[in-house]
Formats: sequence, C-alpha cells, structure tokens
Amino acid sequence: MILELDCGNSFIKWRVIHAADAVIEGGGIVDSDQALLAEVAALASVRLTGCRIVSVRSEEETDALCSLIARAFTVQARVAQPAREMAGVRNGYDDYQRLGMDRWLAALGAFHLAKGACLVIDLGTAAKADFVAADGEHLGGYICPGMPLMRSQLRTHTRRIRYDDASAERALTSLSPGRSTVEAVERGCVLMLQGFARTQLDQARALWGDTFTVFLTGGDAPLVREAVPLARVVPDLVFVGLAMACPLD
Ligand SMILES: Nc1ncnc2c1ncn2[C@@H]1O[C@H](COP(=O)(O)OP(=O)(O)OP(=O)(O)O)[C@@H](O)[C@H]1O
Ligand SMILES: CC(C)(CO)[C@@H](O)C(=O)NCCC(=O)O
Ligand SMILES: [K+]
Repeated sequence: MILELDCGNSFIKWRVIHAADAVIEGGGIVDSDQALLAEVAALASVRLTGCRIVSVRSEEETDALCSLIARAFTVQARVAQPAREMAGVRNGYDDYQRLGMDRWLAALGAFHLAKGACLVIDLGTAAKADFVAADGEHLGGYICPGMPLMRSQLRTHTRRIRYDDASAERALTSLSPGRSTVEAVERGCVLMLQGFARTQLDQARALWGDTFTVFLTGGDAPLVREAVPLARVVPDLVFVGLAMACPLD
C-alpha cells in the first residue's frame, strides 16, 4: 500500500491506497506530523510499500517529515519536484521552480481529467486559481488570502472582532446581511471567496468561451459551490497530480 501526503500550510491531508488498483484504504486531515504518524499507524493491516509527498512547506520541514516516515514505516518517501513540463502541461511561471507544488499538481490533475482547457480553483489557507489552455500551456494564476487568513487578519487587527469557532459555524447557515459581528465577518468573507471564484470564471469565459472545465478543490470548496454551479468538485485533485508526478511500482 502507498501513503500519499499533501502538506499544506495549515494541514496535512493523507490517504493510503492499494498499489495495484488505487482503491482508497483510509485517509484524513491532521494538523501535525505526530498526529499523522498516529493516524496512519492506527490504520489496521497497513503494510506500506511506498510513499509520495507534495509539500509547500520549507525543505527542512519536508525533510523532517520524510525522516519520521522512514523511521516509523520503513519506506523512503518520494517528494514531488518542480518541472518545466509534465504530462502535456507547460509550467507558465517565468521561474518554474517558484510555482507552488500544490498548484502545479492540481493543474496536472485537472488537465488530465479535462483533456482540454481548464480552470482550477483551490480554496485552502490561501485561495488559488490556475489556468491551463487546451494545448497544455499553463497561463499562470492568482493567489489570495483564503477563509482562515481573512478571518484571522480581521481578528488580529481589530479590537472588537472576537468570536469562537462554534458561533462561526452557526453564522454560515445563511448569507444574508449579518446582524452580529460573527455573522457580518463570516458571511462577508464567504462572499469575498465567492467573488474570487466568479471573477476567475469570468476570466476563463473571456479566454475560452464555453469550452473549458472548472475544478473546485481545497477544504473550503463547499463554501463557493453554489456560486460556481458548473464546477466539478474534486477534493483529491492534488493527489491525482501527485500520482502522475511520482509514479511508484
Ligand atoms: N476536516 C477538516 N479539517 C480541517 N479543515 C477543514 C476540514 N474541512 C474543511 N476544512 C477547511 O478547509 C480549510 C483548509 O483547507 P486546506 O486543507 O485545503 O488548506 P491547506 O492545504 O492547509 O492550505 P493551502 O493549500 O493554502 O496551503 C480551512 O479553512 C478549514 O476550515
Ligand atoms: C500559494 C501557496 C501558499 C498555497 O498553498 C503555495 O502554492 C505556495 O507556497 N506557492 C509558492 C508561491 C507561488 O505559487 O507563486
Ligand atoms: K493544499
């Protein structure tokens, strides 16, 4: 079985798949390396034969995680590396090594699934959009603060915005104008996220008319789902690209 890891800025998404047929044996989201080891170890009957990782963390942090995995499961992790071109997609950055690996792999996965022009909207700690043309040219993209960053900036830089996570969740049962601080902030930030997604869609239409596929991924994808009804929601899009960039046998 193969352990797959997507190390974002706030969370690590993991899953274990069968090497032969990619059937998913288990998975989860954790907020630390130690929690990851505990959850993977707790998965009964797991004998890992390989591990592949995509990370947007520092090289030191990623190396440390690889060492932990090597010690705990005796497998050598393969870490996805930047490329100028892969699987028919050409990296659009002036310096291809600077493009976030999560964005690059999501773009590879999306182009593979769409087999044509596509827009990827990935809503995590940061909100990202990437454009890949029908000929595989990655045109570039956008990075904005995601929901967690918008929220924490408001909390950090104002004196009177204070609320707990439970009331934040309750506030999102509707998007009508807020009648309390928590409603005003939470709904306002969701509308920002939806506005981001709609603007990307407008750009894609201007470029490609109606012939493109929109993919929605990342932990906060559900918050904009209704704003982008055409989108294919693919929570594991980065893993699709990871398998392409790091084949194991
Ligand atoms: N089960 C979950 N665990 C943690 N976060 C979740 C979960 N479900 C939804 N979320 C939301 O997903 C968001 C984080 O998304 P994601 O995990 O894609 O971020 P990330 O990969 O750490 O960030 P980035 O991709 O920008 O580096 C948070 O705002 C959180 O509220
Ligand atoms: C934008 C983030 C932080 C999102 O996870 C990541 O893709 C990253 O660190 N990218 C490097 C900067 C860039 O993509 O231009
Ligand atoms: K991510």
